[in-house]
Amino acid sequence: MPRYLSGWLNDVVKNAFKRGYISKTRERPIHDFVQRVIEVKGSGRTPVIAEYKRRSPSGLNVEADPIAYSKLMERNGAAALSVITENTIFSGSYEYLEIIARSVKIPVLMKDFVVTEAQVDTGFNLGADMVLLIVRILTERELEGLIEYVRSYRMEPLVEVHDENELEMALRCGAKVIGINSRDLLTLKVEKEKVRTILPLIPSEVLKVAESGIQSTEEIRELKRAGADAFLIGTSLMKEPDKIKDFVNA
Ligand SMILES: O=P(O)(O)OC[C@@H](O)[C@@H](O)c1c[nH]c2ccccc12
Repeated sequence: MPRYLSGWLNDVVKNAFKRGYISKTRERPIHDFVQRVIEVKGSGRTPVIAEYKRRSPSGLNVEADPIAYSKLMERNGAAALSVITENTIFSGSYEYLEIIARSVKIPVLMKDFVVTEAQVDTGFNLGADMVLLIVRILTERELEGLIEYVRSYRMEPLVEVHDENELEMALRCGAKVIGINSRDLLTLKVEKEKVRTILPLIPSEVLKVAESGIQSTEEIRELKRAGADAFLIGTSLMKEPDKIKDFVNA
């Protein structure tokens, strides 16, 4: 059973346990995210993971065509796409993951509150190349097991942390791609300082993804200087998709 949770976090995790499993034959090859980041960096651009997110507990409420959004991001050099599949508070869906994965040839991250292997199976079947694993909602044994299970499909987990303790647990469990979420999932407060203090603690061989609250190229440049390799951006791109042109050249 995941760690003790409260409020909306507890609700979405309870819902995750009830999510049905979708058994379909995967239609696309695995796209390697780490390789893609190296490619994007090698071409002198900034690796941006553009997120398709329609609603969020922090107040986002945006309609956008998932295929048009994804193709615009890919066309303008996004390193990858992140698709929220949490279907209650975030109004995400597995259908979005399936149609977006079908529309692009860059890596796709399934962004959800993953607590069961059935969710990983579904992500693989629908075309995900990466699966988000949130340290905050998992015990160490669960995290270790899910990392191994995601890798058994040759997908790579993006292991998300918010503080030093969660970082230590992620490293003990062998995470190779770590997301630092500046937003505290319980309070929803964006604490940008957190990312800057945690980044230097992460070993150089781990790929570092700064997540949440990113709205400008200045912020991207600053996070780059602090050690971030890639940038996961949702709200500001959902509100102004054309910002991707600036962000990839930050
Ligand atoms: O919309 P923002 O502030 O750019 O944040 C994007 C992404 O980091 C955020 O949606 C997120 C980070 N970790 C999550 C876990 C579950 C759901 C959503 C998230």
